[in-house]
Amino acid sequence: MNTAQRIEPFLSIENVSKIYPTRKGPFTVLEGVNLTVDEGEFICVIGHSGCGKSTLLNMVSGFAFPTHGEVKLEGKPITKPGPDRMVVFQNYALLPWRTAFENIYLAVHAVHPNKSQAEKRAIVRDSIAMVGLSEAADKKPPQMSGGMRQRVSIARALSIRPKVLILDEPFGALDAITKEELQEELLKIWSDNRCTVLMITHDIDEALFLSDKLVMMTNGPAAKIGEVMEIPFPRPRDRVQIMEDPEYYKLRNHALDFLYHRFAHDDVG
Ligand SMILES: Nc1ncnc2c1ncn2[C@@H]1O[C@H](COP(=O)(O)OP(=O)(O)OP(=O)(O)O)[C@@H](O)[C@H]1O
Repeated sequence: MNTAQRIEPFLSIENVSKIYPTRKGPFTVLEGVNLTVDEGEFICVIGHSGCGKSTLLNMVSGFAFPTHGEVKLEGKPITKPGPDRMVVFQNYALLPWRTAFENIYLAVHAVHPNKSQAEKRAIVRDSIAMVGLSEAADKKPPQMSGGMRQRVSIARALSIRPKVLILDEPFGALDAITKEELQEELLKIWSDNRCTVLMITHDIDEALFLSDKLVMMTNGPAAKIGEVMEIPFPRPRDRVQIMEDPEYYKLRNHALDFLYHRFAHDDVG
């Protein structure tokens, strides 16, 4: 093959296995995982609890490393966390004694220490406006609702302008209405910014509404990617419209069958 003609995928997970040493001996969480992601794609990852979804995305964020195989971004192996890959967690991970503005400012300052204070403040203001929280910029996390806290976490991640936004079950703790609002906002932010998104969810409807591809993982130990389902609905997406599409139920049933029949878990339905 002519190597000069080979085009590297934007993000690639190549034959990755992860083995944790435990007191009972080596524990293989993931085995032979392969995935390529195009720039700007929105990927959701679904699978039963404990199958290794966070472990997989931690190897993209650079908090964990494969035992075998490689994870590469733009052709370069990921060796550590970096501002090109920002993570949003379910529990927000905000400093409770700092305001929303300050929480985001600290992140911007950590990545751009040489920018002027005025520039950094402008970035923070833009990021807060992006998630519709300008009015609450001076509130501290304990004075905010869960939805507001998650908006701040998303704004903080986006303020760094990452190439890859990694979301680990970001809406899992929110009520249904707030969750739908934040899904809509996330889609808008993604279509305005076009960063690549990798998001763990337990919610098939959320994945069908948001993603271009749904990565379905088999059960652990030694979990792998069982199937990658393309989600073909045109964008911008309208929740009501896609739920009226018969294709929606075909895809939904396929994913449900994967999770609850083909790879049913002992402790779920
Ligand atoms: N540092 C570690 N040492 C040993 N085992 C670990 C370690 N981190 C995770 N595990 C185990 O690896 C498996 C996968 O964990 P992981 O958190 O990646 O799963 P998950 O699919 O994200 O789960 P959930 O949906 O419940 O968040 C679990 O059995 C977990 O106990």
